[in-house]
Amino acid sequence: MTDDNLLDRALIRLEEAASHLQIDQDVIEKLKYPRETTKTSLLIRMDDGSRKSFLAWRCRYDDTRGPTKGGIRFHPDSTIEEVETLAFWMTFKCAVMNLPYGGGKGAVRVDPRTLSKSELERLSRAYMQAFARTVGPDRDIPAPDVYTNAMIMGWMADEYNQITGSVTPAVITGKPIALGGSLGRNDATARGGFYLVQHLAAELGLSGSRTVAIQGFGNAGQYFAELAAADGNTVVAVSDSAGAIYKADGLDVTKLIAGKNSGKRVADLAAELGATVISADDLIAVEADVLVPAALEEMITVKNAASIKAKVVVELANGPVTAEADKILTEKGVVVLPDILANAGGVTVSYFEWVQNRQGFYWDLEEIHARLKKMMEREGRAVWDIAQERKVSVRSAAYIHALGRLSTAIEAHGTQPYFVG
Ligand SMILES: NC(=O)c1ccc[n+]([C@@H]2O[C@H](COP(=O)([O-])OP(=O)(O)OC[C@H]3O[C@@H](n4cnc5c(N)ncnc54)[C@H](O)[C@@H]3O)[C@@H](O)[C@H]2O)c1
Repeated sequence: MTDDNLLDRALIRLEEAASHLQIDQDVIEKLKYPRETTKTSLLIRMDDGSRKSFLAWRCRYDDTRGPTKGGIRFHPDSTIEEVETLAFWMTFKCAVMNLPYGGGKGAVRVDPRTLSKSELERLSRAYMQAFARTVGPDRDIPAPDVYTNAMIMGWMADEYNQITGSVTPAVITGKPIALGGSLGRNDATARGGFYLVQHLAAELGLSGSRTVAIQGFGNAGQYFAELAAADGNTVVAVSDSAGAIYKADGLDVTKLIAGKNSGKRVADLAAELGATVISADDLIAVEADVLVPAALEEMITVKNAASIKAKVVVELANGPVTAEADKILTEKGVVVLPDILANAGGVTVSYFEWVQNRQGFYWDLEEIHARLKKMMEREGRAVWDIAQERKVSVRSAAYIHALGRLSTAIEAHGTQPYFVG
């Protein structure tokens, strides 16, 4: 995460997709750089009266297809490169799903676990004060990401409303239901990935009950475990930042989630669940049909990709597999359902939230699930078909699918910069 070349490495995927399409070089040039990234320092009062500052960013990577959309991450290792790379991925994710959005992302370099609740609220409000002119329901729409949640989105929405003297719920998504949040947002990322796997199960050789290993047991990982177990699959291994546990005949997911929610780490639950403690690194090498990276970027690299035994990798995390590791997995015949498709359920339900906020009419959970399923299946099928027709990986197909939409939109904007330049 701290490597300066994360964006350069992400752009390899853009160049690769472009090589399959007849695209104007200007389009590629435009997509290689963010439209704008704002950096600031948030100075907040700590509970003991001292003052402390935290670096913060907001990137609007590309807004050709609509207002920029992307989460805000609170993490001690966040960097500008990470923010811009995540915003680049959001640009492609929104295009894959045909959402009327461009891509954005934000972050604060902070370990939120070291802050009290009131310090966290002051920091969240300070973020919105700093970026109130960057965001907006028709400009840039944030959402939660790693170590941010509905409560933080609620504080930020409230701050925006105070600054603008309006009530504008559509400025931010992933809000508490009481403030205009959507039903079904909590598990949307996992559910979208789950619908995708179900839809392509036959093509992926996954008919019948499957075994699943999940790296990262936070929001995305826990909900995926729950959905997979409820569907008759066996969750054999899970990990968090402190370690991993394995049980060949399946972990009790309900107990696991309850234990995690009580503040324990997964390794602390091994005895209670009759599981074996393994190292976090060993999780990706366990015997399982499906491996679900749901932690952070670049966890599967040249160093460990060869050890993967799963048939299918479902990228709920953003960028968990490096380009070099991708090649190894392709050679091994492992199918990777890529992040910009597999974890797009989150931004899709965020889009539903924004639509509901703007129309002032709210859908029930059934309608949210039905709409999400339809969109995951429609775009998942389109991507799968491109992969088969062009004999490329599913990741390349997803980029080709997105880049086709982006280039059509960029070209449709015309050549205005040529005249003003
Ligand atoms: N939540 C969403 O709606 C959403 C949407 C799209 C993509 N994502 C992506 O999914 C990933 C996870 O997001 P989340 O919202 O679930 O975050 P989260 O903070 O709820 O969970 C992250 C989990 O990863 C674990 N982790 C950290 N380092 C690890 C390591 N080295 N090994 C194993 N586990 C490790 C943490 O302990 C935590 O359990 C991120 O890449 C995020 O960008 C999330």
